[in-house]
Amino acid sequence: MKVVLASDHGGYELANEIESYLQELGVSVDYIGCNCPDSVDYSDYGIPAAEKVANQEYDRAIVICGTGIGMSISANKVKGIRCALVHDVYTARVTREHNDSNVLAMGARVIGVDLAKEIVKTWMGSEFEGGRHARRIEKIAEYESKE
Ligand SMILES: O=C(CO)[C@H](O)[C@H](O)[C@H](O)COP(=O)(O)O
Repeated sequence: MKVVLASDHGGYELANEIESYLQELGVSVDYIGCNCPDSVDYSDYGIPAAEKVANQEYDRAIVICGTGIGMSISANKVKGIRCALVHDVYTARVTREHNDSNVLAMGARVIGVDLAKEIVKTWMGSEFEGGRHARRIEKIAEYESKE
């Protein structure tokens, strides 16, 4: 499993923690910025991270900004991306099981480091259930393919 990690300035410190945590878990992770806590635009990092998943360079992405909202909106503009904005462990699991989410967005101004790590661990370790859920995401893909 290869993960690409991105953040804006609002998510910079948490992204550093999550990068180390993923390495502890034995996950291959590449951080693509931002590279310092100076103000940047989340879309400059969230869109490239999502594109790297859409083009299969990476299996999944984790994107972090202040609220997670800017990153999730940006990532979900990329065709084939199902980005879930998650701030609790329950939805971390269910978005993998039901939505087959391939990008996880979190807000560093919303949750603390320990909960973010729990969310990452749960999201990384949960599997898509398929079945009725596959039908539902196929309908989203069909809609995308009309654009
Ligand atoms: O997109 C966001 C808000 O929905 C993110 O939280 C950004 O990190 C935030 O907008 C950045 O705000 P700042 O005042 O420029 O630090």
